[in-house]
Formats: sequence, structure tokens, C-alpha cells
Amino acid sequence: MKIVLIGFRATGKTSVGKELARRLGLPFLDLDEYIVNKVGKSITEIVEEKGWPYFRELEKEALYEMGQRDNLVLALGGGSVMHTDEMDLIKANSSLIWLKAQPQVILLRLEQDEKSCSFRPSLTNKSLEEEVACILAQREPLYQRYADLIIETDHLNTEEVVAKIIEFLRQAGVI
Ligand SMILES: Nc1ncnc2c1ncn2[C@@H]1O[C@H](COP(=O)(O)OP(=O)(O)O)[C@@H](O)[C@H]1O
Ligand SMILES: O=C(O)C1=C[C@@H](OP(=O)(O)O)[C@@H](O)[C@H](O)C1
Ligand SMILES: [Mg+2]
Repeated sequence: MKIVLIGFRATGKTSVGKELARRLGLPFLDLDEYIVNKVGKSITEIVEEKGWPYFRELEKEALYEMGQRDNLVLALGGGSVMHTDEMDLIKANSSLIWLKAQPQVILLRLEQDEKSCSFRPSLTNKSLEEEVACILAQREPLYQRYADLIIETDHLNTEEVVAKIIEFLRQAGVI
């Protein structure tokens, strides 16, 4: 059983993934934390030193490795869905959950999360507000393409999101 969380930055993939794994008694892996531990540098350091294309190569490689793994809950980074070959492999043997949030909610969570500084360097030269609108629009078709279940998280806390995922997995006969 492999449960994979996708969605834009700050929609709750990492927090929900940890709690879901605890509830299901499965190991949890966060793709960004995996990359950071492997390289020994924060995402912000990686991007400042070598640029976004280099981070995307590391992400693609890590995603491919996760395609080979089973029995885990996996939280991806917001941009992981751009690696379509690796995502197609993951899609073949996983339940994929798309966590959604409205742009205003994403902005608020991004600004309040202490990890934004080291895990979420700017993706564009735009203002944060413009960046969220623009990158969300680009990526939504990809999130849609891979999702088995879509959850609107604006008015739900982490436990409520986890409960919805567990209910879906039960109904689908996955657990
Ligand atoms: N459902 C939620 N309601 C309120 N805040 C949330 C929710 N999910 C996540 N957060 C908060 O948003 C921030 C980003 O969450 P995180 O799990 O790191 O998201 P992601 O991994 O998708 O970027 C954190 O500060 C987290 O506590
Ligand atoms: O949206 C993106 O391109 C990114 C999202 C981040 O992960 P979260 O979605 O967990 O914030 C992290 O992978 C990196 O900063 C790139
Ligand atoms: Mg995350």
C-alpha cells in the first residue's frame, strides 16, 4: 500500500502525511526532507547555490526512487507533479490524494509557516501573491491528472483531512 499526497505549497501534504502514516501504522517519507538529508543542505541553499533546475534533477531522482518503494505514506513537494514520467510510475501503484486550498489560504499559511524560509525559496521574480496565482494555474491540470481523491482543506484541520482520506481508503478497499 502506498499513499501519496500531492498539491501546491502549504496545502498540508507534510503535516497530513505524518498524521496519516501514524494512523495507518505505516512509515512516512517527505520527499523534500529526503532530498535535504541526502544532500546535507536546505532547499534554499541548494537553489541559491545551483538554481532551480538542479533542485528539479534531485527531485526527479528521489521521485524515481520512491516509485520503487511500497508500504509507505509519501508527501511530495508542490512541484513534483512536473516529473510526469516518474509520476506515471507512482500512479500505477499508489492512491494519490490532492490537497487543495484557495490562494488566500495558501498565502496565509506560507507567511505563517516558519519552515517557508528554508524549504520554500521564491519560484519566480513575481510578488508572492502573483507567484501563487500563476504557478497554481500552471500546475492545476497536473494535480487533476494524478488525483484519485481531491480534498478542499480551507475549512478543515489536519485531523479532519486525515479522517477524509481514511474514509476514502476504506471505501476504495485499500485498507
Ligand atoms: N488544514 C490545515 N489548516 C490549517 N493550517 C494548516 C493545515 N494544513 C497545513 N497547515 C499549516 O500550513 C503550513 C504548511 O503545511 P505543510 O504541511 O508544510 O504543507 P505542504 O507540505 O503542503 O507545503 C504549516 O504551518 C501547517 O501547520
Ligand atoms: O512548489 C514547489 O515547486 C516546491 C514546493 C516545496 O514543497 P512543499 O509543497 O511541501 O511546500 C519544495 O519542494 C520546494 O520549495 C519546491
Ligand atoms: Mg511539504
